[in-house]
Amino acid sequence: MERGKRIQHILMEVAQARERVRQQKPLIHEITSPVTMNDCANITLALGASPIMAEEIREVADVVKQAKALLLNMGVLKKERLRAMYCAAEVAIEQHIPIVLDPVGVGSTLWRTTEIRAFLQTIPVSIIKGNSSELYCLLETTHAGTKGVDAQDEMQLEPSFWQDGAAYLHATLGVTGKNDVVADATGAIFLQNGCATLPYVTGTGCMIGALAAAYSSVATPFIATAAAIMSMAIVGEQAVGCGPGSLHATLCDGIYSLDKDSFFQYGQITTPMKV
Ligand SMILES: Nc1ncnc2c1ncn2[C@@H]1O[C@H](COP(=O)(O)OP(=O)(O)OP(=O)(O)O)[C@@H](O)[C@H]1O
Ligand SMILES: Cc1ncsc1CCO
Repeated sequence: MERGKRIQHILMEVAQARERVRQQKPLIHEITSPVTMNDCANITLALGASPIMAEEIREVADVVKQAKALLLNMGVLKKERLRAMYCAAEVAIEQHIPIVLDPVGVGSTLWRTTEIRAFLQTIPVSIIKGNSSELYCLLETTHAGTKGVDAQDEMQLEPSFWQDGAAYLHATLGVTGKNDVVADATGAIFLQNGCATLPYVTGTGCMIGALAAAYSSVATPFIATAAAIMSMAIVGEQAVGCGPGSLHATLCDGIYSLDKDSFFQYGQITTPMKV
């Protein structure tokens, strides 16, 4: 498809996904870190979906059976929660519902890196959403490279690197940072919205994961990932001038008000000349 037409087509599908979430109010099962559990629940509600947070191993299977998508956020990872994630993921696979993985902080310690890599070798996920340091770590062989949970200096990697990475991991990748990228095995796009204050609010990436899970219940993994990143980045851009505290609240208000026209009006997508 010609590049301009492809971008219009993506914007149209993203806009449709936004409408569908409002109409269908899908139930989304989210297992997240305690740092951002409340943020993920609220942003899911603001989008128009319905979150349920459950991580007790004796009930996760029953919760997944009712859900339309599963979010697994590996922040503050611990053994018990990881066991619950395996259990939830196995049921999600049986139920044919999409799994979104947020490998928070992968690369920061050997234990976390080993566990997250092992998880990905066992569980097929639809979407992996992470900052550029986290996703780079999943595609290299050493575990060093991520400091804490935030992206390090912006990585200028070719889109073909992420496209090959998506093929290798058998998932759509949502790579966030100053320049956001969405890639699957067939291609990659750049998303150019955002604001420099977003990294000063913890959990903006985690909330993108929650949005991706909600969108994935009504759209393809590629469109769901693009919709999630664009939603957060457009709303962040419109909140320019806010400090971190007011930005946090404004993001939730912005997602609530975001409608299909916002994507056509403000969405900045580019496609590489050659992937
Ligand atoms: N320097 C920047 N300029 C503009 N937008 C940015 C910048 N850095 C990040 N963003 C935006 O912030 C959002 C979150 O991305 P980021 O990579 O900071 O997530 P994260 O590190 O996973 O967050 P967290 O771990 O706190 O949940 C994205 O929408 C991205 O576009
Ligand atoms: C700060 C922090 N530490 C573990 S998870 C988390 C939230 C951002 O991912």
